[in-house]
Amino acid sequence: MQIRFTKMQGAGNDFVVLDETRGLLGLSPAQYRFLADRHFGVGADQILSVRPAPEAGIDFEYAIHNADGGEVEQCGNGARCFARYVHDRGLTDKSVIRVKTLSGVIAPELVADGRVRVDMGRPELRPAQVPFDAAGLAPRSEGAAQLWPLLLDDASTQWVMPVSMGNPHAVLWVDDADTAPVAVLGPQIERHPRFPQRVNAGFLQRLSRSEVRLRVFERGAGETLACGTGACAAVVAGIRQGLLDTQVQVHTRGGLLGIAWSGNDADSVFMTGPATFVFDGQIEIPEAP
Ligand SMILES: N[C@@H](CCC[C@H](N)C(=O)O)C(=O)O
Repeated sequence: MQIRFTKMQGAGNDFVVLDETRGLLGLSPAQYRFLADRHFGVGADQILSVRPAPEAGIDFEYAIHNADGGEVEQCGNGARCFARYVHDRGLTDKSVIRVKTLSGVIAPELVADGRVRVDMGRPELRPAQVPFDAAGLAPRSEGAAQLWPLLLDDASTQWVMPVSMGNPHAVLWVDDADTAPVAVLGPQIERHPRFPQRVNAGFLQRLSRSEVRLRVFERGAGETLACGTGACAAVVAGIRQGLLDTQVQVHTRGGLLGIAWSGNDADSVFMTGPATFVFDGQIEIPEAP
């Protein structure tokens, strides 16, 4: 089967975008994996499938598949690329776009400086809702937050803060994001049995009350150059611990993301950042196994 696609990136987190507004392609997990493959396919951290609105009051739906083929609930950098795509390709003339994802409705907005601002919804901090299995563990309090001990393969303990932005995150502090052992700890945290749906692992370094550096080992994709929901979760964790202000610049390996949150559970987290077209293409994909 031949399919047309668009390659996009947001702060270096890269996507294959598929237009399914005129009919679903019905791809299998193996076909998503093929598209994401950097040697045999197009290459991407996630595949974004743009679909028609499922109900009134919503403009579109979009599905997110990780490079491993699994469908996931939310993607921050993807939300910005989705909005840029539907607007610039003439699928809508709205500048605030309501879009349904597996975890609910979010509202990206194209702003005057060319970036996209996204109302990412409320963070979820109750461990069981992330989901994180805290049974039998004793948390440590930091500000208004609780950190939980994760026992790793080498018998060391990492203290993490579980946060859901619609998808699960574990945030831990590091002294230096550049030298943090992301490749060693990331896969262990991603598949730690305390996170029954696996987890995105964020390695957060504080530069000041309004500036951090962040690397994320993503569930189903490995380390990416940036993770939008990871940036939201990390800033929420830092604000909750009393270590960050309500507006924070997040330096990732692929670019800068601005995150704002009031610190109040009932309020949305807002993310602002770039969304860029890379190229359009067409590819023959293998039949579904
Ligand atoms: N890159 C994304 C997150 C994509 C999904 C994530 N890997 C998961 O499995 O939850 C972002 O920018 O948020």
